[in-house]
Amino acid sequence: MIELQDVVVAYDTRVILDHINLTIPDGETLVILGGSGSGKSTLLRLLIGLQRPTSGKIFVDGTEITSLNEEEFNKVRLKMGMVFQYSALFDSMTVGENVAFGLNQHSYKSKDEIKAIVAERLDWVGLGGYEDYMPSELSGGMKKRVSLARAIAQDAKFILYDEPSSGLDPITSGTISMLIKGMQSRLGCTSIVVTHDMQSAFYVADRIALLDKGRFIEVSSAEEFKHSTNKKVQQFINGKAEELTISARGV
Ligand SMILES: Nc1ncnc2c1ncn2[C@@H]1O[C@H](COP(=O)(O)OP(=O)(O)OP(=O)(O)O)[C@@H](O)[C@H]1O
Repeated sequence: MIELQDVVVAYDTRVILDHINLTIPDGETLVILGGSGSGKSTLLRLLIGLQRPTSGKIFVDGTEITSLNEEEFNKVRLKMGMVFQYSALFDSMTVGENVAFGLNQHSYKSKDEIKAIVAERLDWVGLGGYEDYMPSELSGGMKKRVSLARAIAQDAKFILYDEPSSGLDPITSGTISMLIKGMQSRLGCTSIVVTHDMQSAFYVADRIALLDKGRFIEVSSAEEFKHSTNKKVQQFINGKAEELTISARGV
């Protein structure tokens, strides 16, 4: 379970996340929506420890992570896989080396075991046999799939996706959405998906949360979200997100 308690992120007087409270139960796929600059990526960065909140607490599996040192946090990070917006593959490494990266760094598995895991994970994302390709030889959608294979290489319990369908055509986006859903049922993991893609959001989400002015103005099941009477939710669904202000107080 992930729990955010009264989390604030502020840059000087500019408040990006304004006393956020949220509980994400195990096994849930939560989609986070919000206008550009509303703090979605900031939220993901908090969860993987790339940033600390100005105040508030964050619990991952019962461990309060904001006060951990780097070494302690690395243990928590092993439970997390992140699929970055631009895939963030190492261009000088093969696909196989990219997927194996975390395993080589943090596990005590033999070379043969790692090779078998890499082959299996690539197979799961439909890229079986691509170990020796270089990232430059892959399409954007394939890179995203390699990034997903890397995120799940260590049996992550929590998978965080930062705009997994950005820059992809609708069909490839659909494939990525299917993979997100597939990983959830295969691994029973908890997924947090930041996206602007409403079709994908409704397809993958158990719950959807909408960030506006530094707060969640709606957190509800995908079905309830679709039929919400909140004007801003409907504006967002219908592509009129411009009325959602970019950030919170102090701007
Ligand atoms: N180091 C920083 N210093 C000052 N402001 C920052 C810093 N990092 C982020 N911000 C501000 O925080 C706000 C939230 O940024 P964030 O990247 O989380 O937004 P986002 O919702 O993911 O946006 P997008 O959908 O465009 O990716 C933005 O207004 C950004 O300018």
